[in-house]
Amino acid sequence: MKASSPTHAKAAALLASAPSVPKPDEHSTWMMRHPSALSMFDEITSASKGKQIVMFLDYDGTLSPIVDDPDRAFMSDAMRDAVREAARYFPTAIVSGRCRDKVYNFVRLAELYYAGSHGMDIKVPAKKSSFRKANSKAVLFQPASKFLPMIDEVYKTLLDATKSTPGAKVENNKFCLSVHFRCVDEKRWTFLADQVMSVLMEYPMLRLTSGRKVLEIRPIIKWDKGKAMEFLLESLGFAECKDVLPLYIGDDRTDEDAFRVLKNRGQGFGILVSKVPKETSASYSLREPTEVMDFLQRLVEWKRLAFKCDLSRMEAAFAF
Ligand SMILES: O=P(O)(O)OC[C@H]1O[C@H](O[C@H]2O[C@H](CO)[C@@H](O)[C@H](O)[C@H]2O)[C@H](O)[C@@H](O)[C@@H]1O
Repeated sequence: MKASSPTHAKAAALLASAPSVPKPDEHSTWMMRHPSALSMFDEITSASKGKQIVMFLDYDGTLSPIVDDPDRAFMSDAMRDAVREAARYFPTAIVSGRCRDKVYNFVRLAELYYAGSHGMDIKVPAKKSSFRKANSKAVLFQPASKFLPMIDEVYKTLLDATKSTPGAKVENNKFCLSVHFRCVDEKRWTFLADQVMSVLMEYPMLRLTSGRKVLEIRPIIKWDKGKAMEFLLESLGFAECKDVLPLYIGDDRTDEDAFRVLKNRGQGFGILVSKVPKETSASYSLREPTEVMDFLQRLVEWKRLAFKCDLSRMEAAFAF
């Protein structure tokens, strides 16, 4: 592929995802527009008065730190405890680009709801948590199932096409694929993206996007993490509900679809996990997964306290 070809230019644009180092004033201006969810904790909890908080959590870069090997992106036990506790008080869903089984194997909490493959593989078990009605049916929603044979074929082709690039890794996420270049020499990034794009030229029903040092291949259907979040809210019985406050925490471009939905609905808050300023539709920010853990722990403490206060008020009322 020639360096001046249109696909080459597109490859370069896709790879230009790394934000440049911000100037100090740029960072503070950004923080004013997207303040820390920890420092705005009281505002967030006041907005939830009389409402059920529903928690949506991305996995990589949100619950687990970014690491070189995608197969070793484990979450800490402390983070697992924080998510488990949060799920006792708030319906909690994991919304990930990963294949649903794989993200479940990392999280290992059966009481949560899972949406894998960027929301294209949603499973809501029959009645797993106290938040669902006793007679709720299990829901399995896979809007891209007809693409499975195509995705498998492209997976094999990409394995072959990228094997000459040291460090490249192709991950099969069932309804979508990831081509990782975190461990590829930067000089070879454009060549790798060109290779991926040449494969995709044969598949107009698939599209290419980029995330954190990863190229993502997925069906062109109009479905994303935002739609998955809305679908989950509906399945959990919160459709058209005014007394619900969805909180979505994520770090990547694909999470922006969910942030945008919340912004347009004027309901709930998007929280972007990032240390550097990024264009985002999220309301708030957190710097890294450890801050996500702090935020979840504070929410649980706040809810426990509120619960205790309600209980003492009821006891006091009965005493008379
Ligand atoms: O929606 P997510 O749960 O955030 O999934 C997005 C992609 O995450 C994974 O890749 C990212 O994390 C890896 C492990 O830390 C890292 O090596 C890689 O560079 C990141 O892009 C996952 O492996 C991908 O399949 C997901 O699409």
